[in-house]
Amino acid sequence: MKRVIIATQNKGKAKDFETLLSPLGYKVLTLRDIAEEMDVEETGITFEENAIIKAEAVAEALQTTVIADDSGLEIDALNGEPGVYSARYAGGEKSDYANIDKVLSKLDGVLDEERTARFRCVLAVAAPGQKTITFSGSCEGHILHERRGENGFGYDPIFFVPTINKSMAELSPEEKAAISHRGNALRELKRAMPKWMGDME
Ligand SMILES: O=c1nc[nH]c2c1ncn2[C@H]1C[C@H](O)[C@@H](COP(=O)(O)OP(=O)(O)OP(=O)(O)O)O1
Ligand SMILES: [Mg+2]
Repeated sequence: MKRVIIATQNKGKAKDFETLLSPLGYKVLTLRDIAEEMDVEETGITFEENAIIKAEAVAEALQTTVIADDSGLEIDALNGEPGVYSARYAGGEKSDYANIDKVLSKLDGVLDEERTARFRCVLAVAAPGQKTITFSGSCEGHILHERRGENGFGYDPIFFVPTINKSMAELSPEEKAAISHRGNALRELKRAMPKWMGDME
């Protein structure tokens, strides 16, 4: 089986990549499988910078090709917050639960039509001694007033997808893969690298 290394510690992302890549015959390996101690500091101020930082550090350490994902939620009424700070928005240890609570309280009193938001994802492909390349994807929606659905991870329970009329956490893994920022970025990657991901939908 073909293998692809995703330079992430995030279990939710890993599942998303498995849904996207296993139908194409790829086994997904993450840092949790092969280099659990690696935690790269995200010092960039854009998704692109952070994706490149993570991909290059891990490609160098493992001396092989890897894909890194930097992603997050941009909320218009909060001037694009939490953005690149999505993972640690509430401060302290990373907590999806606390992050959602912070978003909901900051949006308290903000009307439905002003709760527009999008998920963004930048993927960086790095290989030792080669120029790193990036691909991006987004997914438009708005922020609900309370959590809805049990699937997914991160901000999925409060992100409403108008085209499907469900929250991201109410979608099956396959439904999410078909419309998500991560799916869209990976489809861009496939278009640019058809040999590597030749049979990807
Ligand atoms: O599909 C998604 N559904 C819901 N939430 C999402 C999604 N995609 C990103 N997010 C949120 C989660 C986290 O708060 C942040 C990513 O932060 P980000 O630094 O890229 O990932 P991370 O630190 O969890 O793992 P890692 O850096 O090891 O890949 O955006
Ligand atoms: Mg991170």
